[in-house]
Amino acid sequence: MTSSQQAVTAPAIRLSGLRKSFGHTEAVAGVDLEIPDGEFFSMLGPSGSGKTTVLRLIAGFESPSAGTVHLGGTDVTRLAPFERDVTTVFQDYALFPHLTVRQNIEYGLRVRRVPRAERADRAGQALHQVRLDGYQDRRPSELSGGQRQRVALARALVVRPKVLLLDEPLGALDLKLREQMQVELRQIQRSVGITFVLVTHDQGEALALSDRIAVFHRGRIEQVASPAEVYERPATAFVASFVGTSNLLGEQESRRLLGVGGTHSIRPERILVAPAGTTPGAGQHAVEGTVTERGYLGHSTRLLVDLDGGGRLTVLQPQDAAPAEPGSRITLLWQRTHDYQVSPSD
Ligand SMILES: Nc1ncnc2c1ncn2[C@@H]1O[C@H](COP(=O)(O)OP(=O)(O)OP(=O)(O)O)[C@@H](O)[C@H]1O
Repeated sequence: MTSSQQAVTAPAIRLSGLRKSFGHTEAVAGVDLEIPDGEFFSMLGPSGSGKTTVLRLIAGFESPSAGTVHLGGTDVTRLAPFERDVTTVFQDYALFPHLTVRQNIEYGLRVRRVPRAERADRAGQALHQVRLDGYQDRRPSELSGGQRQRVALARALVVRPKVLLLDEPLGALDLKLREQMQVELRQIQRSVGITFVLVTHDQGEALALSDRIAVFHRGRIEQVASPAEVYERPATAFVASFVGTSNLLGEQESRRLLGVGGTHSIRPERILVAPAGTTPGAGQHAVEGTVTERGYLGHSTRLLVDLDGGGRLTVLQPQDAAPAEPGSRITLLWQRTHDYQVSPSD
């Protein structure tokens, strides 16, 4: 293959057999991953699962104990961060407090010795991309949290990297602003068209923003798939419980309730509540039980139901469903296609 063909067909990022140990801690325990050009990709997982370390390995802030990092088909494993065509946006923004917004944005271009006129031009464009026209002469202390985050984004975009790495970029923002910035982040990614890789421990954020998600657990990826697939078809018990809420049925419960072995996941909103003694329709499972708790969640009601013969299921009922009071006897029904077999996680 020629180098120009390679540039066309190679993924933006390819990680092969990637490992990283810090002393006795294996932070990254064998990661293989390909991220195509132009994708909004999220690395999701609990604290300590290794996602930040993978991001730092892509950026070049860490070097792997084993494995390789390819960017656009080129092996960059041994290259320094400034030799890689990526930029990183950190949670704490890392803006220079004594520089104006425009000087902050131009900083990366100055370092790269871009001429003054072009610098001004590109900084203006980047400000426009993040909807901060008119703010160029302010200092970071004169901006809100969301505006500072947008300056940090503009500063990263202005150098026109192939890949933008985002390390919990919205972590410092309150919930409302965070949701607003999620929408903006997605819009900015669409308009610039480059690959975004977002590290987050917030499953709602990963589901709402991403083309695809990698779910990390103990230094490994348990599943890489679209948000809908990760939610509807979790590959492992860990993914089922970390992304959204799930009822997990172990081997014995699966045998008793479903008549098959293995571990199964059922989403609480897939379970219907019917009067006690209801016979299941075609393709449905039915179990009898007693409501033990009922909690109002605004958009829905959560029921905890103790099953006859042992075990408990969580059910989410829409607000317009007939109320089921604690102590009442009910039948729970769900389509057989909605109990989904998952691999057990350690
Ligand atoms: N520089 C370091 N020195 C020693 N141990 C480290 C270092 N960086 C990370 N670790 C360890 O590696 C593991 C993975 O850390 P990492 O930061 O990648 O996880 P994470 O999923 O990003 O978590 P968080 O969301 O809390 O940042 C953790 O056990 C962490 O303590």
